[in-house]
Amino acid sequence: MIRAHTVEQVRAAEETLLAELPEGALMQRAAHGLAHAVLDLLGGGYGGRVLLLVGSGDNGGDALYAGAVLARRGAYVEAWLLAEKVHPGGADALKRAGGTLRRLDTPSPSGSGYSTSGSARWSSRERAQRATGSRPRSFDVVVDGIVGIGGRPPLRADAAAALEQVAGIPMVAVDTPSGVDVDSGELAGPHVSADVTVTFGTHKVAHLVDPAALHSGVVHLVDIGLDLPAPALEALQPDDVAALLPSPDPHAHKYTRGVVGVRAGSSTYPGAALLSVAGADCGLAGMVRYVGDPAVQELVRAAHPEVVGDGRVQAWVVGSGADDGAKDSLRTALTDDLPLVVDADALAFADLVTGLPAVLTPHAGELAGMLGVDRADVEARPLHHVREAAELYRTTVLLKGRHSLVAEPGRPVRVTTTGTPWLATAGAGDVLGGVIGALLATGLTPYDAASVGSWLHGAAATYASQGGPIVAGDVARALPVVVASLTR
Ligand SMILES: NC(=O)C1=CN([C@@H]2O[C@H](COP(=O)(O)OP(=O)(O)OC[C@H]3O[C@@H](n4cnc5c(N)ncnc54)[C@H](O)[C@@H]3O)[C@@H](O)[C@H]2O)[C@@H](O)CC1
Ligand SMILES: [K+]
Repeated sequence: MIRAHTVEQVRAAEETLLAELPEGALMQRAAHGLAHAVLDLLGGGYGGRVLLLVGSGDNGGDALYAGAVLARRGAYVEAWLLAEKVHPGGADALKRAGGTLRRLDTPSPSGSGYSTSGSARWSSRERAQRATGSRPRSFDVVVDGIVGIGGRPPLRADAAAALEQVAGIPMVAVDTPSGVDVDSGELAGPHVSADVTVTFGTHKVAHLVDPAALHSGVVHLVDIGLDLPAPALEALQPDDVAALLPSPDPHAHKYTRGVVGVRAGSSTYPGAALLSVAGADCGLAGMVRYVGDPAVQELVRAAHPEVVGDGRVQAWVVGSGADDGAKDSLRTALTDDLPLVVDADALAFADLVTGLPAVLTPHAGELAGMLGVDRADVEARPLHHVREAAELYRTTVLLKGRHSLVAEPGRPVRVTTTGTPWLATAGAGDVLGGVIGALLATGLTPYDAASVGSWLHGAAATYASQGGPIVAGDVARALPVVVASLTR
């Protein structure tokens, strides 16, 4: 499991550890982890050219100490100091190791060298340009030590101007990409877009939640020995999914394995029925029932001969392509008093499932409609909105997106990190609803069914895609292969 904690949780854990360790030990752990990640990227230190962007806090301290390690390994290391005061121990260490320090908050007469005097009279951009005695493009990697968990967006003008100077050079962020909101994953103005983020102790929310996650690159976690409480966020890994997946016991029969019922599609949208059933019929449940328009039922039977009609089920999937029939389908399904997936057209009636065991599966536009906000606002603040919806409906909400989020009151939000952009294809959501329904029928809780289903759906898309285009049916067909890869 990947876990992410809030800044407050990290600060509390660090405080405990700091009291136990010799002064500076924690920062040394962080800096060595950072330096080794940069060395990996460079393929060794000798001959490498490294630029450090250094802010006023301990994030800058990490960068400076790591820079000292890199300089001792033979790299040319230059630090642009973005504040009048930077971590003194780190600055001394870099100087002693032969690094070059340039101050960006005050102009130096020569425009190069480490200046300690002068007044800031130039624009941020002029200062950044003037300080670049070495041409920024000649660096192999930039280390972003501007701000970490102590930063509050938006970035200050000097930092933003320095970032403009180094655009296009591979970027390693220290702890978090500077300029993102660490606890919400939201953006506010200029920010670092990292290729790699080296973080310490635990993941932070911004590494997993979009839009900030998109700018974190590959996240490398350095263990610094923090003892942490329950996380704010978690992301299932293959082992976690394998442990949660149902597997048939030796005496299983189709009813004991779980029966999932699908009430989806309509004469206007028969495809939604076929794809919801395709997801439900991935083999995880013992049997699939389809209930709907007779003509659509025929199509379903032709495509999936093993699917049967109405009868007892353990979970329902309702809403996709249901058109005008969504409300009736939902009401009828609710009379069975069973867990259910509420998708697409049925989401307009989500208040009917308030406080019941259900999985609501909106995309950003649908969630915006449910909460009475703009779609753009949901996309800019997905974590905030999915949590709000979970509280409002007192049930499980899966907000679909690049990194889908599963929220339930009182539980860590689960983030799905599997998937491929090729999954943004018509009908993919119908397949997802079906898989989650199948998992509910096998007895998983709505929270586990939603997060495991979302993980499998993303993994199946990646497997089917192999880097190329796919359609929703491909995802459904790949599901058994992905399940097999986890269970054998
Ligand atoms: N506390 C610890 O024990 C450890 C901390 N570590 C590092 O320390 C970092 C936290 O250090 P700090 O608490 O000093 O905080 P940061 O270094 O993250 O940032 C605080 C500083 O940034 C400035 N700042 C805030 N918002 C800004 C903005 N929008 N634009 C430009 N500057 C801004 C503030 O004036 C302040 O001086 C972590 O992210 C991590 O990198 C690591 O060394 C591991 C151990
Ligand atoms: K940073």
